[in-house]
Amino acid sequence: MIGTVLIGFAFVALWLAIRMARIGRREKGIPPGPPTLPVLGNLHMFPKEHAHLRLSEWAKVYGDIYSLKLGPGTAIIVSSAAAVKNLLDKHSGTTSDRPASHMADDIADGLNMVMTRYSDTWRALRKTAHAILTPQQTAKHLPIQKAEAIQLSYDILKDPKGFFNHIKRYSNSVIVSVLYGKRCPRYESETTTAFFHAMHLNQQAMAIGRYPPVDLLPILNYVPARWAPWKIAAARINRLQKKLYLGLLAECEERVEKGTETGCYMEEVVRRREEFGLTRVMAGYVGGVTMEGASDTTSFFLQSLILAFCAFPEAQRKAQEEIDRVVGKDRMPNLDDFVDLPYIQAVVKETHRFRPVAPLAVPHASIADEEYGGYLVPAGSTIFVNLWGIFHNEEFFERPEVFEPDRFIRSEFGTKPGADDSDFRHTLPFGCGRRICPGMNLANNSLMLNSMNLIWAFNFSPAIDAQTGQPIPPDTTDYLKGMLTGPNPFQCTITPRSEQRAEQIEHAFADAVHTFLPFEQRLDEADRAYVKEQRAAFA
Ligand code: HEM
Repeated sequence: MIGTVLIGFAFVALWLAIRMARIGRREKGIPPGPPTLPVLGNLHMFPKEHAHLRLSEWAKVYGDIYSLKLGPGTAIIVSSAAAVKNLLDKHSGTTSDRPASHMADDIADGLNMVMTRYSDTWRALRKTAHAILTPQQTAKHLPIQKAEAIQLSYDILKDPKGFFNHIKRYSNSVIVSVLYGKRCPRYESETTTAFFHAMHLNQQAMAIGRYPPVDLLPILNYVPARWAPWKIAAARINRLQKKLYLGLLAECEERVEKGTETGCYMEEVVRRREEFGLTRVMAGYVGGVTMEGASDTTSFFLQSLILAFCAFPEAQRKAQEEIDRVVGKDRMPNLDDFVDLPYIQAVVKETHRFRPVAPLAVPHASIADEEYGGYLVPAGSTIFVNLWGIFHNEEFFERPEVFEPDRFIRSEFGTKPGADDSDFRHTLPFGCGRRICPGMNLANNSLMLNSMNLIWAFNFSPAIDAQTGQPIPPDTTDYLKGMLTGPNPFQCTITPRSEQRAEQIEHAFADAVHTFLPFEQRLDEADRAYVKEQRAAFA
């Protein structure tokens, strides 16, 4: 009897050992990739920081589609426009899921549209975002976007050293204004501070390696909250987000009820909440997550543009020459000018290429087996869209580490002669398939308006070392860690291009007051005092 039990145990142990040994091993038919270790697969080598750089190095070895085994799971890395088109755009019905993220779900009750699985909840959130972010709806908000862009130039004129935070304020105030009908006139405004605080904690909590990998070891979910620091962090961020997002929603609800609407996006969401199939908390998160999606992205782009101008003065010179020729010095640029500024259009495209804000987009996941390039992409794979690898591939882009807008003058997608660019599209920096960025119309208006204003108004050059008197060479590789990335704060010399241009910015800012006023009805005391003092200067 004992012998039979022992033999039984031996068989079970052997079976378990065989199963364990298979974990981490690359299955037959899936794309190639770096050698694996038992159980871990490639987990031990997955980069914790700036993952796009290492993933792009591996793309040179293993091709435009390769795999990494992350324990029992599979990650597929897609590094060509052709693979994005064929796997993610054309088959978006099966490749638009997101990988499971317990942390994201705990933080936002599973209601963060960016991270939500491909589900009815996501569909309801996404449908709402689509309805409010159409080109027509977005056009309605141009006046406040334009006025905020003028304030950005004004803020930089008055305080060039603080340009980094002025840009952050701009991007946050635009989205808070269009969503909630209330602006943030200074970086220290309560909404801006509360928002960036919660966002910063969120980014920290989501960083790879910060907390134990609950998604790989779901058993960790059973650890009681008092011994699980990740649960404590998630609960704290959840409280902060709800306070902010539902508080801002409540202001819109009140206006809708009293008939004192401002015409902002979230008032429409309040009115049509049932039609969109949203609970009140879902409506709060539509607004909050749209604010998250809009704030860092826009500011990272503009900060990268300034850094590129410091490092590549020839591009700046050509852009200034063009805007002087087309717009002249007697007025600030308008959105309508953009179509007549091919070099500045190329500057915007080159900034997206040179330093994509989301170098790996946001990871997708597959819900059914797919096939690409003769390889199997198994259901349940995480799919990394390697935008960095696509835009820095030397087979397509000459000297990819050089900021050279002219490449987009020479060819539509900036690719080198002979390269087949038939699978490229200009919206690639905004992702793909059904998950493509729903905010790109609003984003594009911000990028166009501010690129033109900054080029028209200022000279950007490297900061001068106070001790040596020499320029400090800009470091175009010193970037933040994270899914979204922009330059770490850097010093830069910013001067107005002429006294006349400085005066025009002041006049434009004074004129913008009429556009600002409807968005300043609910400012708190401190913001009111700030605005009053700021305007006293030109009263
Ligand atoms: C420079 C500006 C921007 C860039 C480069 C950018 C880029 C991206 C990328 C790459 C994605 C992931 C797409 C994918 O998974 O394939 C994304 C998603 C998203 N973006 Fe943007 N974005 C920008 C601005 C904005 C703005 C202004 C908003 C809001 C008004 C916004 C809201 C969102 C949302 C809500 C998602 C999640 C969509 C979903 O998962 O269904 N983004 N964005």
